[in-house]
Amino acid sequence: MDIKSLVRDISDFPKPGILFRDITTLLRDPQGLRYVVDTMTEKCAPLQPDCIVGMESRGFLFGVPLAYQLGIGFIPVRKPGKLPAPCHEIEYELEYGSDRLSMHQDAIQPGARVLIVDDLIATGGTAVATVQLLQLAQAELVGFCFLIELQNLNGRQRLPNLPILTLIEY
Ligand SMILES: Nc1ncnc2c1ncn2[C@@H]1O[C@H](COP(=O)(O)O)[C@@H](O)[C@H]1O
Ligand SMILES: O=P(O)(O)OP(=O)(O)O
Repeated sequence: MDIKSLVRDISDFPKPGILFRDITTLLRDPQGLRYVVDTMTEKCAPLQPDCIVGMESRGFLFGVPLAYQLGIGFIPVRKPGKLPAPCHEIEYELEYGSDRLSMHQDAIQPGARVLIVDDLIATGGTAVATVQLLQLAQAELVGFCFLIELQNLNGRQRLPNLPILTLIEY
């Protein structure tokens, strides 16, 4: 299935010079959505994660259905001030700015096998910050799954030497 054609390109959003890859057009397509979740499930199942960690907010859109399909739990990584219990927190950089990410300190059992899921990897800053959160939680990272990879930004080179599963590349 040509899922790339379901992603809409928006120039100069959210800042001049950024080509935004809009996944809302894929999410609203029933066949496209099913294909993406089923393909992620097939690709990720062999990694045998105990849980999925997804980043706010578009990481939730794929992380939760993938966790459901795999029969495992989902843990949200959120922007600061959103999670109610004590959190680990890490500063990170985006393709278009910087921010902080947080995760509940008690969300993951030490040694749990964790798969990181997000909609897109650009510079890799968000994923690197999430890796650092998982290190604070003493989790065992088993790999990454991104719907989209922006290859020219070399984000994967900043990640640890683990499986990096992607469905669409630009
Ligand atoms: N060009 C982009 N289109 C849509 N979303 C993007 C884009 N660049 C970054 N994002 C969002 O930011 C993070 C990944 O950025 P990193 O630079 O890899 O930290 C991801 O959650 C995207 O939703
Ligand atoms: O749009 P979101 O919430 O996925 O955030 P970001 O652009 O920081 O990935």
